[in-house]
Amino acid sequence: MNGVGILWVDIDTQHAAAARRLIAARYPDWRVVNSPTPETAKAPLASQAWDAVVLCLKPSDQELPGLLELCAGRPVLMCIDAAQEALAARAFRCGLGDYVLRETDGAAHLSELLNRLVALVQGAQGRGKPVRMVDARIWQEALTMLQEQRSALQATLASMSQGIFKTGPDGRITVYNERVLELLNLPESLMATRPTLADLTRVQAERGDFGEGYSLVDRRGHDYVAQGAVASAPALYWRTTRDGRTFEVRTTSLADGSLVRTFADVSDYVRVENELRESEARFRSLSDLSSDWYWEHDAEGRFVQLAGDLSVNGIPLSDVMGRTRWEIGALNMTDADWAAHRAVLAAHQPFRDLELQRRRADGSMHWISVSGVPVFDANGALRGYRGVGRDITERKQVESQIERLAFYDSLTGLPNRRLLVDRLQHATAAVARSGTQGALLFIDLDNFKDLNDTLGHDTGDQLLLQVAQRLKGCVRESDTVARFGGDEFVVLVEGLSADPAHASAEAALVASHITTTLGKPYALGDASHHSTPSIGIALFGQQTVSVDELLKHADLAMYQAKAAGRNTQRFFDPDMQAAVSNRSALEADLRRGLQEKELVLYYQPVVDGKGRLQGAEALVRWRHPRRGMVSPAEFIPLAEQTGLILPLGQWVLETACAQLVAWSRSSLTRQFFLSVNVSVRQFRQPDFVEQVLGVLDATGANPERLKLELTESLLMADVEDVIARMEHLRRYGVGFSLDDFGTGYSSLSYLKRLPLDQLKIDQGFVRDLQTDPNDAAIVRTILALADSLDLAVVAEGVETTGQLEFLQRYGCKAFQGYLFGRPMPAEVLERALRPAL
Ligand SMILES: Nc1nc2c(ncn2[C@@H]2O[C@H](COP(=O)(O)O[C@H]3[C@@H](O)[C@H](n4cnc5c(=O)[nH]c(N)nc54)O[C@@H]3COP(=O)(O)O)[C@@H](O)[C@H]2O)c(=O)[nH]1
Repeated sequence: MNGVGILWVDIDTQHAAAARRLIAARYPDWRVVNSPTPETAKAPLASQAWDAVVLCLKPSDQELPGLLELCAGRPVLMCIDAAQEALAARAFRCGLGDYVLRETDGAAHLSELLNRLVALVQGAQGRGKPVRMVDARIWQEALTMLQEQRSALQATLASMSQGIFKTGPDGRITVYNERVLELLNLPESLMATRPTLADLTRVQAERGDFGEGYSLVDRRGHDYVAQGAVASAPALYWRTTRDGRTFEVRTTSLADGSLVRTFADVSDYVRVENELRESEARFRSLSDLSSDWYWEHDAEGRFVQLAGDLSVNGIPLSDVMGRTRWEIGALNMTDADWAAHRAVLAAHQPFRDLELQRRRADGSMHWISVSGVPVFDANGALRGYRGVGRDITERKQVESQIERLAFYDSLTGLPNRRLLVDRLQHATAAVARSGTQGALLFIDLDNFKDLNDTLGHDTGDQLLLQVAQRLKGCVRESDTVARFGGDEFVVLVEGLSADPAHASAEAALVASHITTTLGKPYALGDASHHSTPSIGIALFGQQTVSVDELLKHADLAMYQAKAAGRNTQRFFDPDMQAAVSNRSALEADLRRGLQEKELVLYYQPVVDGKGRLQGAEALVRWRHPRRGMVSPAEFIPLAEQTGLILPLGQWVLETACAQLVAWSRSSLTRQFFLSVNVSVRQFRQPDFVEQVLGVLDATGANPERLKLELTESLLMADVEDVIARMEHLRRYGVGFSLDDFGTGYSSLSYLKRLPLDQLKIDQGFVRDLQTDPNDAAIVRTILALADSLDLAVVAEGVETTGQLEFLQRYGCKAFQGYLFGRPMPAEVLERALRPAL
């Protein structure tokens, strides 16, 4: 290549001189003209032919087109800084010339520059690769495109959340974004030096970015980083910064030996993943430890996932997966229940504590409780449900046990008061709606207390159990039989006729059936027992009566049945209410009267056939401050029901004994006996014997002058105990008289064994003995019986001489009645007797 002319435009005179020296050494015949600036180059360019122009300048993007225009289509070789490479390389690769990168220090690149210059000149001269001459217009277009692409690239890089850099084939970083500087905490100045990956790694290692022993780089990237990033990079590794952030480092190697590396801050992802892992671990350990299980079903309700302890279910997994809950079924769920549950699912609502009862494969029953929440996908569409299940069999058993205890009587298993009240509330509402009527039957067993007290609670319980069974058999399945406690039962009958009269008849029929059924003998152990019920009936229908009132009405009616002689039934009527109100007022009044010492004892004479006084019966009276003298017929039954008979009886006994002592002081009255009435309740007191003996002891009364009058009802139960007590007192001289004889139930075999002194013929037989042959026959029989048993007889209620003569004719020797004297105060009795004596 001879006579080649080169125009060398170079602002750096030393660089230009070095180039000249190199060219002179290799191509001594080349003509090289230096021009320090584009301005000074204009003249030689315009006036001379040049084989090539070398531009060693740092033109701005805007200056370049003008500069190339100046070259006027001559081959151009640019020697440029690396920072301008992107611009120049793009343009020159379009065939517009060539370029070399200039070393920042030194002139090592000049040799390469000269090689390329030779190639360029040869190409231009037709020897070698053809070189298109630089055309300013094409250059401008390329430049514009290049600038647009560069702007787009810069915008893209700037907007990336990832950090990115790219190396050239020489391993130096040529492209990077702000984000990578931020993530790796690298200064811009470092990047300006076009560092290699090894340079960057060294800087970071020196700062301790990779941790002790590169511990902050995961095993995939560990060796690569530890060896200074000189080997080929793994495609992916993670590293952690000292402040705890995690980067995902991805490297893509390109064909020309360059590579692209991205840095993504995955700290949030790692944190969430860790939390998720921890939460899953927690969930796993909880579900492993607990008896609960986890489930998922799809949008159609088909089970797709089950985990945890499913053993309690007792249903094989294969029977569950792919099926819906309602296909599996539950014993406690009706079609309506399932429809309600499916409506909740269709509305995408959460549900809690859906309780299902199922039968296990082994036949045992179990309960589960299920709760669930809907699961949606990113678009808000239902993916299905997930939730937990729990075995609640034990809880259900406890609940039903509690319910049994709370609502059922533990002895008979019948509903108790609480449950009856609840059912009664429903019943009153139901009859009001339907226009029908209902009835409440309050049932009390007659003399149950006596049985209980005498034969013991176990026997009492046996009777109650049998009564409960019989009652259930007396009513329909839909009616309710409840036990109210003690010997009280209540039957609730619904669906009676709308017509009150008809409804009453229906209720009466039920009551009669109950009376008959309960009146049949009971087998209690070896013995046969007889019991009767007293039944109070209250009807309910359209009138608004509260449940409490209804119960009170039936209770009152039951008391009426008792008062009417027991073993019978009574309907409630409003007059009863008034009677009861009076009764409770009387009770309070009597309690007060006892305290205020308003009670007094009267004495009714008992005489022999010649009218001579033998003794008297003590009869209590109540000297009421407002009502005057109140008859015991009015308050004794009340005192018996309320228990007031106990203090009252004690007072009577004490007063009577005191009277005996008083009479003992006079020869006129010393031989008198005194009869004292003793109620069943009083006699049944466990310490009755001790009480009597205590009073005798305290007063000093002669026991042989004291006669205790007992009634036949005492003999209905535990006669052995009665006999024992009587014999005990008799050993002290106390006498016994059987009052109202003939009116009750007296077994002759017992009568024979009782340590009695006398029988008292009830005044009911005496009253009509002259007109009623039956009564006359009874009186005669009693007298004959007493004679055969060697018992004395006192006839009560003798009002006429006719009665007296009849009684005397058949052997009666003692008499009591208005014919001889009414009950009177002791002093009146004594005064009245004095003239006769
Ligand atoms: N447990 C106790 N009971 C007692 C006591 N005091 C009385 N009573 C009982 O009260 C009932 C009524 O007694 P009362 O009104 O005193 O009537 C007695 C007599 O007054 C009456 N009587 C006597 N003679 C005649 C007569 O000729 N005609 C007539 N119409 N009535 C007459 O009979 C009653 C005596 O009854 P009884 O006791 O059965 O002998 C009564 O049941 C009393 O028992 C007490 O302290 N404790």
